[in-house]
Amino acid sequence: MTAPILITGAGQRIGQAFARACLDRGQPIIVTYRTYRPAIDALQKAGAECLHADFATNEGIDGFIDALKARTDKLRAIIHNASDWLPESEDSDPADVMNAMMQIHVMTPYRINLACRSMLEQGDSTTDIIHMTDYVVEKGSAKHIAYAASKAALTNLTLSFSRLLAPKVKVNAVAPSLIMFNPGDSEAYREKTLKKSLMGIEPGAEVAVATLQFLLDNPYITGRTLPLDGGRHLA
Ligand SMILES: NC(=O)C1=CN([C@@H]2O[C@H](COP(=O)(O)OP(=O)(O)OC[C@H]3O[C@@H](n4cnc5c(N)ncnc54)[C@H](OP(=O)(O)O)[C@@H]3O)[C@@H](O)[C@H]2O)C=CC1
Ligand SMILES: Nc1nc2c(c(=O)[nH]1)N=C([C@H](O)[C@@H](O)CO)CN2
Repeated sequence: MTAPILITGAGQRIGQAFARACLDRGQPIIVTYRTYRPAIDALQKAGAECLHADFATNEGIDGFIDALKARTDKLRAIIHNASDWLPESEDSDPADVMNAMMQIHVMTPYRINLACRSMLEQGDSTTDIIHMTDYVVEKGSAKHIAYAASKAALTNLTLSFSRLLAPKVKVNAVAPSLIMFNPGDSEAYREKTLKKSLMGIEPGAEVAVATLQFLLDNPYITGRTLPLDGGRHLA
């Protein structure tokens, strides 16, 4: 029986797209969601194990870990996809923003990776951890300061866990820039954002799905961040 891949935050967008791609390939998955949507039922019907989890508190993380351990004792991979893209704003306390960003992008992967180490070390073949970071790690962000800092910390976790878990477990990151807009994004924002990369397109989740699968299939990449940014660094 193939060990499952754990995908966090698979209720929508990139996480959901990768979950569907795994199921289409016959790869067992366990997914987390925070907000119930009909898409969760659809994933369940297609064979996914769907676990509710809110990683905003350490109790929420640890409760999820207990629920995961009750379902499996081995994992093929962990995809840390769950994320909030919180900006700084007049009506939010910067401390709350920083704490929330560090909780979801750093504390959550940190605690889950340590708790699930033995699940990844079962069996004979190499396994994977993949962190979803962000292009802004390279450049910073004037409007998402805490978010960018937390993704930079997640990038460093990639290095440390790669050292800790090699050679049994490969640990890598994918650093996207624009992959898909959000429904509320204005035309002006969309136009401005598309101009920020050389490719000038909104590629859609499939490019992230292909990159994740590439890392899972490659036996020799670890401790690396794959940029997925349409040449934004040269625009
Ligand atoms: N989309 C893009 O263009 C880009 C994406 N990325 C990164 O790629 C990854 C996927 O992006 P995208 O699909 O847009 O992500 P989303 O913004 O759709 O977030 C993914 C999921 O994270 C879950 N989540 C957020 N906070 C929590 C929490 N406290 N506990 C549990 N789950 C939580 C949400 O769950 P729910 O909906 O169930 O509440 C959400 O569905 C993210 O890490 C993102 O930072 C980076 C650059 C660009
Ligand atoms: N959790 C999320 N992180 C990010 C998102 C998102 O929708 N959810 N979106 C972006 C933008 O697409 C940005 O890359 C381009 O403006 C960044 N992170």
